[in-house]
Amino acid sequence: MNLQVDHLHVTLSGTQIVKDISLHVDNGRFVGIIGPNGCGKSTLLKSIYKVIKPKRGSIFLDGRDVLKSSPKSIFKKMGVVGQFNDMSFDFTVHAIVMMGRTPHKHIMESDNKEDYEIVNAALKKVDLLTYADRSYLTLSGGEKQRVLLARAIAQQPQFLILDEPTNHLDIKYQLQILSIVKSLKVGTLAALHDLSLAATYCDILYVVRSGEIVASGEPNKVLTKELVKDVYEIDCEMYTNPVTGGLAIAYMPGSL
Ligand SMILES: Nc1ncnc2c1ncn2[C@@H]1O[C@H](COP(=O)(O)OP(=O)(O)OP(=O)(O)O)[C@@H](O)[C@H]1O
Repeated sequence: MNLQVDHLHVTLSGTQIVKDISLHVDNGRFVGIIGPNGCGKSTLLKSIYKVIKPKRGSIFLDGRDVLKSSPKSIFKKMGVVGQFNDMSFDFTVHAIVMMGRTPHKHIMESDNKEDYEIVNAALKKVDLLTYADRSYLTLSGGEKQRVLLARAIAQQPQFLILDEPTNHLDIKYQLQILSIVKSLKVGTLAALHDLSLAATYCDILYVVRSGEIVASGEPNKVLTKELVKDVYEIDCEMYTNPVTGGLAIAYMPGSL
């Protein structure tokens, strides 16, 4: 599935947060949104997954008008892992992942054998099968994050939105989560903070500053030391990692 966002404007409490953003995600591509704290990444993603109503603009998922479609019809196709996932009520890990099946079911339809198999496969994928009966609220931040990815996987989405999916995760699980997402081979739009991970995993990057896109394209073309200085106000050097052959970044904290 592809996503097309055109001329999106979002205003919150009288302040324009997202300013005329247009972007595109092709089917099967992993597209990253990077930019400093408070630049509007989450607000942009929340408008795409229908939590915030944009003031102007359009959002189409495979030709379907997201703004005019019911949440259920969109969430049959779109999985979301949001940034803040605290819950007031406690559920087991299994019950939370089972919630991923909801958009595919009728009201009052009970969970069937296939749902159980899908949920178990999703838990296995994120290494949490043995956590099925644990209470969600007792999990660590990283474990919660992996449960929520499992819920999105159980949804069997054809498009994924991730808001800082590697938050709370140690390096093993940062790499694991991004590799799992990549292996799903569905269109993905993800806000990311770690520029090296973004360079490694993303096919295309959009760079946001103060609610506007200031650069976009393949990571090795977009991520330059001039851009990092301009957007993040820090000096760095870009080089080719001699082990992986990928783009690597050395930050110069002395420049602050
Ligand atoms: N309901 C609101 N009313 C007013 N301003 C808001 C509201 N929600 C968010 N903002 C502001 O909008 C701006 C963008 O916030 P957003 O969470 O989209 O940024 P972000 O790029 O995701 O940041 P971070 O990297 O820190 O998660 C921030 O300055 C934030 O304070």
